[in-house]
Formats: sequence, C-alpha cells, structure tokens
Amino acid sequence: MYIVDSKTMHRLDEQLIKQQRVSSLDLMKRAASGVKDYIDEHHTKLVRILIVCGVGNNGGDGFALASLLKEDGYVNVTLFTLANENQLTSDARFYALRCAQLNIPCFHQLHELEGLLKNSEQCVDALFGTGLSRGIHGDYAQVIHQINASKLPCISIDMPSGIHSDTGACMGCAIHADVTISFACYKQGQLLGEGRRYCGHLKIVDIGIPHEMIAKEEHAILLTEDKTRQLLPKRFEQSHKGSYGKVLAIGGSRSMHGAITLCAKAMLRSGVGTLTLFVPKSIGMLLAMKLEECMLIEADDENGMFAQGALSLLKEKIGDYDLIVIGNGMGRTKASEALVAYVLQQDTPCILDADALWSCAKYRELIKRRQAPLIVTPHPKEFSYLTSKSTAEIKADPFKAVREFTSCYPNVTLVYKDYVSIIATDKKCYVNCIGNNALAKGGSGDVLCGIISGLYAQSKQAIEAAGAGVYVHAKCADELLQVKMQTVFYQVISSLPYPRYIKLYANAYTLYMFPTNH
Ligand SMILES: NC(=O)C1=CN([C@@H]2O[C@H](COP(=O)(O)OP(=O)(O)OC[C@H]3O[C@@H](n4cnc5c(N)ncnc54)[C@H](O)[C@@H]3O)[C@@H](O)[C@H]2O)[C@@H](O)CC1
Ligand SMILES: [K+]
Repeated sequence: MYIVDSKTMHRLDEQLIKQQRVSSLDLMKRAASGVKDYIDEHHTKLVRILIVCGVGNNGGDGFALASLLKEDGYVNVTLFTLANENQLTSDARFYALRCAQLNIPCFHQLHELEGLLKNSEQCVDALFGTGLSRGIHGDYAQVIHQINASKLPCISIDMPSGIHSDTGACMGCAIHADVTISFACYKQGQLLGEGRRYCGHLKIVDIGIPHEMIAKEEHAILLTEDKTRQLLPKRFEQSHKGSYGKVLAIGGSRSMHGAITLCAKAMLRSGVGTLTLFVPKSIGMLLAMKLEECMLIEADDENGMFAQGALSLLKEKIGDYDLIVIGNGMGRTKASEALVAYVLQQDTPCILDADALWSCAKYRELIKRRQAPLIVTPHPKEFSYLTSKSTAEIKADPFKAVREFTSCYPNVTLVYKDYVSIIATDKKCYVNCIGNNALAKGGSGDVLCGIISGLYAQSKQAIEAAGAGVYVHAKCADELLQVKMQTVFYQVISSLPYPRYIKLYANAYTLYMFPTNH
C-alpha cells in the first residue's frame, strides 16, 4: 500500500481526471460511495446520521455522501455547515444544491449543533481533509470540541479534521474519529505524530486511481508481511558459509559489551555466514565466553575502550571482510572516531550504528563522497547529528527530513528509527508502522542492527535488508506481546532477560524466513 503527501495526492486526482477522463464530480461521488459502503455495512436506513461539512472538497464529499444516502432511502440524514453556499468550492456547491433538492435539512448556526448531535446516532466529519493549512480557531474549533464532547461514533472522511495530512500534527484541536475512511493511498499524516491516534480504525478505499499512476509519483510503501517476504534474502540448498557474508563487527567496551553481544547474537540468528568481532582487548575473553560462534580480533585498549593502536590493526585486517558493522557499544573517543573515519573511506559495504553515528557529524563529506553501500540507522537524536536539524524539527516532519537527507546523500540507505520508522534511499522509501513500546529500551537498536546486518550479509541488497530487518524486528515484538497478553501484561516482556528476548526474536524471525511448509 502506498503512502503519499497531500501535494502528490492532489496531483494524482488531477491526473486521473485528465488522463482517464473522470470528472471531478464523479471522483467526489466515488469517494462518497466508499464512505457510504461503510455506513451500509454498519447501519440500517433508519440510522439518524449527522454530516458536518466544511467549505472545501472534503465538505463536498460530505454533501455528496448525504445525497447518496438520501437517494438510497436513508430517511434521517441531516447536514450541518458553518459555510454559506457562496463559500463552497464549485464541486461542493454542486452536491450541496443536490442535497437541497432532496430536501435534506441543513443547519448553519453553532448554537444548533449541540441539539443536532444529541438527536443523532452517527456523526460524519467532513470539515477538513488534505486542504487543512493552518491552526483551527473560533467557530470551527467549537464545532470540533462539540463533536468530540458528544461521544457520538464518528466517521472522518479522508482525515480526522484538525490533523495535518502531511505531518500528523494536531492543528489546535482535532476530531477523535472512530473510523477514518481515506482514498486511494495512506496520507503521511495518518501514520505520523498524533494522526495515528486520532484516525481510529483506518480504512483505505479505492477510487479508481491505477497503481502504475501512483508508483510514478513520489511515494513510500507501507511494510506488510507480504512485502517483507519479498525483501528477505533467499537461501539455497547448495551453499556454504561463504555464500552468506563475512562480517566484521567493530565495537564494544568494558562498560558496554552487551551492545555488541546483542548485535552479534541477532546477526548470527539472522543467517550471517561468518562473524568476527573486533573489540578492545580487555573484553575479548568475556565475549569469547558469551559468543561461541564468533571469531575474535582483540585490539589495543585503554581503560576498556579502543586505543589509538586499534587503527593499524584494523588496516591490516579489514581486507578479509565483505561487510563492516561499526558502532555498537564502542563509546565516543578519538580512537573510535578514527576507526569510523577509516571504515568510511574503504570500498567495503558498511553499517553505522549507535556511537559511530555520533562521529558522523564530523564526517559528512566522507559520507557524501563514498560510493560503496552504506546503511545508517539513527534514532531522531542520532539523525540530528547527521542533518544539523534539531530533534524537534525532525520529529515535526520526519518525511521531509528523510527526503532532504536522502537527496543529499544518494548512496546512503537511511533507517530512521522511531515509533514510525522510515527506511529510505533517494529512490525508494519503506515505512514501518508495526511494533510496540516493549522495543523502547536499551539494546533494541543493537538487535535491529544485528538483524539488518545479518540480512544484508546474505542478500547484499541494502534497502531490502534494512526494510525487512525493521519489519521483522517489530513483528517479533508484536508476537511476543500477543503471547504474553494471554496471561499477563506486556510489561513482562520488557523484563525478560535479553538472551531470552533474542531467542524469541529469532524464533519469530525464522517464521518469516521460511513462511510456508517449514
Ligand atoms: N479531486 C480531488 O482533489 C478530490 C478530493 N477529495 C476530497 O477533497 C479533500 C481536499 O479538498 P480541499 O483541497 O478543497 O481541502 P479541504 O476540503 O480539506 O479544506 C480546504 C478549505 O478549508 C479551508 N481551511 C484550511 N484550513 C483551515 C482552518 N484551519 N480553518 C478554517 N478553514 C480552513 C481552506 O481555506 C479551504 O477553503 C480531500 O481530503 C478529499 O476529502 C475527494 O473528493 C476525492 C477527489
Ligand atoms: K474530515
């Protein structure tokens, strides 16, 4: 399923009208029919339904819906709008006039709204859709507050009015919808920020825009189980450890040996061919005890962290590997920065995570010049090191921040990690909306990095590995939550010791690697 912003949606509507010779009135009718189908499924024709319309085409959808319902024998349809006829767009006016011809009662005074809501069983919100462009004040704010206060079940058309369709920001106040029925594609704002919560159940209806038309426009793709299966690497009967990547993971320190352990475990369980750990000497023995499957290179150490001498050892060894993963538990020192800079200048594909991302603020030029595949996996704070934007700016419009970044760094695959994760290059963009807050804890990023690295080592496809890795990680967390929900609350999961957590992750992951007959 595609995800678009409001400009793209508008362009798509226009193209459909031009290329397929569909009139804008017909398109509005298709949108309204999609909403009517939902009402048909859930109500009888006696339902007392109040449709609250704005001045734009979202209001037009509301008027079109009222006329379709009335024509189909719904006997209790009522309209409310603050607008007068002259303020409406021409398409909205067309259907408003149709409603008048059908004798559908239409009220305009704010003081009438409370009584109308009291007399209704279902509200439909057709105030604002993708055209909401500023904060909501005055009478419109009153309308929204009264609808919310009425506690009537509410269907929002296209967007819960008050939610910005690109950013998901609440523009002062917004309708708490039970259901949002939207058209053709997800709008970014339905998935981001407050949008997700205000949408309630989100349903997308087809209004006849061909997939090829959407695919040509700027869009993102929502990760689903089916999509993820397509992105996972294939494993072959006649293969050997060399077929699935030789990885060098650089990181760890005395105070953060767990980070590289988690990353390594997740990588091993995700199917990597061979894994060698490059770690400060003082934790070598500890990791050898914890990770029997890994090989080990012990580097110069100072106070439990990499020392300057680590760089010359890395230079000696790096040529033996086909993927470098760097950052987990490495700490922030001059020596670790030097390792990052060196890795960035090599032709070997690499994945930067955690502390390595912190060093990147200094190495943006190196990243720009780099030709070999590079995956970076920042959370919002780490993303701020890469972009010079504040965390607040990034979170306010993550799609914008991601697009700006990928257009500046066309060779980089970005994994922007938040409760909605965006996985993007300058050509492709995937979005993950599953997962839960059991993942909001130290260590989960290291596990994710391990999964992505393990998948990349096998497929050598950066965005595919990153997209599948993010989805699998989140899916496993959701499955864990479900299992535990049968008896106890999700908090139990968060208190699971990590080794068990990983095992469950990996078991669930295995389901995805071998979805059928295994
Ligand atoms: N051809 C199309 O473009 C189609 C559009 N459709 C519907 O049309 C919607 C988009 O229509 P529009 O672009 O007309 O936009 P909207 O109907 O969302 O709203 C735009 C109107 O609201 C006003 N407005 C914006 N923010 C406001 C605020 N804070 N307070 C008060 N007034 C405010 C604007 O000045 C403008 O008059 C979609 O969400 C969808 O529901 C559908 O009918 C399908 C076809
Ligand atoms: K709406």
